[in-house]
Amino acid sequence: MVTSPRPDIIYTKVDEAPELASASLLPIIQRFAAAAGVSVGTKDISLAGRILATFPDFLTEEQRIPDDLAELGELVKTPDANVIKLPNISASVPQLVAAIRELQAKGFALPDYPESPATEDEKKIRARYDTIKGSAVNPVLREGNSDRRAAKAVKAFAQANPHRMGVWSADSKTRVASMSGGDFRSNETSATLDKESTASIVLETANGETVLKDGVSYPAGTVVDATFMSAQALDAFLAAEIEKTKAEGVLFSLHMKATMMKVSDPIIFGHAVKTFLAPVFEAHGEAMAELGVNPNQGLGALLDKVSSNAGITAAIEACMADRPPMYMVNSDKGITNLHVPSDVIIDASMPALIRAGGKGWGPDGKEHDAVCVIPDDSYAPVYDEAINFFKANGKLNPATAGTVQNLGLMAQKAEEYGSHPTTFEIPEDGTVKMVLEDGTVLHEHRVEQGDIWRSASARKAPIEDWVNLAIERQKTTGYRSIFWLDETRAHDAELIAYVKPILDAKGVSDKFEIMAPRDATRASLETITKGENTIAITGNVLRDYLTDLFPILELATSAKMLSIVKLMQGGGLFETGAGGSAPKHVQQLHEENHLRWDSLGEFCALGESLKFLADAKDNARARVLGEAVEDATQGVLDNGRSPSRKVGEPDNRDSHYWFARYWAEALAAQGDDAALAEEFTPIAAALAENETAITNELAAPQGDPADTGGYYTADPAKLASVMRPSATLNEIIG
Ligand SMILES: NC(=O)C1=CN([C@@H]2O[C@H](COP(=O)(O)OP(=O)(O)OC[C@H]3O[C@@H](n4cnc5c(N)ncnc54)[C@H](OP(=O)(O)O)[C@@H]3O)[C@@H](O)[C@H]2O)C=CC1
Ligand SMILES: O=C(O)CCC(=O)C(=O)O
Ligand SMILES: [Mg+2]
Repeated sequence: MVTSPRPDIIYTKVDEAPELASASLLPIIQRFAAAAGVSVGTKDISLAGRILATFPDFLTEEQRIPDDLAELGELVKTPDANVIKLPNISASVPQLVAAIRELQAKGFALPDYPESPATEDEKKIRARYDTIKGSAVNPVLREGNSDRRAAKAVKAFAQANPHRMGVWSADSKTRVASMSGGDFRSNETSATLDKESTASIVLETANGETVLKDGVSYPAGTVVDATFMSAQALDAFLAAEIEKTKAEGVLFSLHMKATMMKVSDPIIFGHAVKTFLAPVFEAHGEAMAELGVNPNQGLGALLDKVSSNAGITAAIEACMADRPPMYMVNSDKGITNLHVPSDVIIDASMPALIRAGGKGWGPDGKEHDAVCVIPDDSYAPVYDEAINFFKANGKLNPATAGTVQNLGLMAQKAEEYGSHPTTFEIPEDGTVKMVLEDGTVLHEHRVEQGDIWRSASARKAPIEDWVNLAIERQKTTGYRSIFWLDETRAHDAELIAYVKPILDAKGVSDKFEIMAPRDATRASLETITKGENTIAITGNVLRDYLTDLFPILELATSAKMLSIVKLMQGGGLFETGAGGSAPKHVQQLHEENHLRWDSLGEFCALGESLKFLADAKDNARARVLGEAVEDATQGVLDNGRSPSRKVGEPDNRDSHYWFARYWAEALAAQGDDAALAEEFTPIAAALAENETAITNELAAPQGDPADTGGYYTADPAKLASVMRPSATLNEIIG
């Protein structure tokens, strides 16, 4: 067998809008890179690809595909990694089930997703599917800490062309509601291990001891936390907030991260569904269970399951009529906040609401104030404080606002985002103990049935790397630098015990502040309001939340962010933007053949990846290509070539034409590499001469429905015909 050498750069195959965009952009990238002898290959980390790679035994020989994620997971632990990572779906159960159905309909004999596995076989299949569920890709690839910021050109562009911001009024009724006790924040205990150890997690009850998890192992210096959310406290809180929301006459909304927190958050979401429909569950609970209802999968799946039972559907209608109106995902289609656990994802949803002046869409298709329920109080204060700030000071002005950069502790499954293997819904009242190999009981909690107990950890090497990255960034920029750590929270206190000595040892303690998330939010908003800049040095969850929140306020979207993961073994992972895969954009393309996805994140990542290749492999031509990418990106911004949101106006494909043109022009104009200049001079000329033909050909198909041959997996020929409709451009690109 001949194995081809690994490509210089790996570009990931993903899902939804970014994958549609890749069908148009990647051929351009591959053509331009090839001219400089740089190879760009692909690896499939899409949801559909992950499913097929996990079930080879159900597929024919021809249908089988390799496990690209496993391969990439190894690659990122080597200095050779140079990966451009686009956003991919982190699937909730309804999305996973839909993807399986689509693949089955295409002739892949995959097993159904066993919703309530009974036999051993079903349990095994369920366990295999569960490895694909939720955020199954990012934690595998993120072997480094996170550096997210707006490139200078991008920030300057946003200041010169400020986007529309919703108006905040001082009497807005919008507010954040979170628990005042019984939540993860208040039950947390934390300890730093002085030596390496394995640990087991056991539940002791009146009926004996159950091992929940055995053999977890931690290197010396790991910060290990444990905590739980009380189910009773959660239900009481949700019931009270539903009543209060109704009295306040605003929308009820719930903001969770059911994708990355794939074990805990769907359960919390299920509590909200059950509490919202409490009278229905009281009257018809047994019948609903018999119909296979699982509230954790949302109201959408619930309504499907009970659709044939008129008694239950009538009870649901009556109950909903008596509840506060719900914040809607799609009011035209009647899709509520509680329909699908992954429709409303806190990092994107809260900033969108804050940017809109505290407004969400109601069932009447109009904007209203909303109560934003975020049960756990660990990070809710960030949004609460932001809302208070804008109520008091009015909306942010993107024309004059400074920027908040982020350095996030992320490597090696840091903190809550790595906690799903050690998260449990407690089956019976008792005591959970986390016991080290020498018998030490590290953590101990009294729990009740239904409580959600979890342990999270952060390792020493990533923590030290993160503090050092912060020191470097502060030195390079001189910006106000804040560690978002709360000395009164157990986990944060352990981190502070790492941070302070390192800052002291390096003699830079006076350059850094340490503040609890609420205070840091206020300080950061005050700083950027003055037009100054700040660095938010945060844990993993706030990395995620803040790199949507501030970009959405400053730049209108997090899609334009530079998002670099400095892999701890020396490689580079270049994420594109800080947002997701924009399902709404796919819907628009399918309905009216307009793709509003902005590939600026891809452009920025490509430039960084080429420059990294130049440095790592001493590849001068890669540097020329990378510098030309920066010129091209600047060209797209300066000349307003980003996609429009509206059908009939230039879209994603048009912006790629301009990117290719500016890239070719920059390569033709540069003097560092004569051969490249010579090769790209005629290409640049052809792209310019044929501008009218190309832009007309790109615009022509807009308005009619587009068929890409599938949602989770496209038909390559159909996809190419939709995304590359200009024969003239295709001919020039070759
Ligand atoms: N790195 C990753 O792999 C990530 C993956 N995800 C996954 O993405 C999916 C959707 O997540 P969701 O929370 O809805 O967030 P998204 O970021 O996908 O969408 C929120 C909104 O942001 C805007 N947006 C995002 N990216 C772009 C872009 N490139 N160009 C223009 N607008 C953009 C769109 O606004 P508008 O509709 O107004 O145009 C979009 O509807 C989920 O499956 C989630 O798990 C989420 C975050 C990161
Ligand atoms: O992995 C995911 O599910 C989402 C990741 C995310 O939101 C982020 O990194 O900003
Ligand atoms: Mg995010």
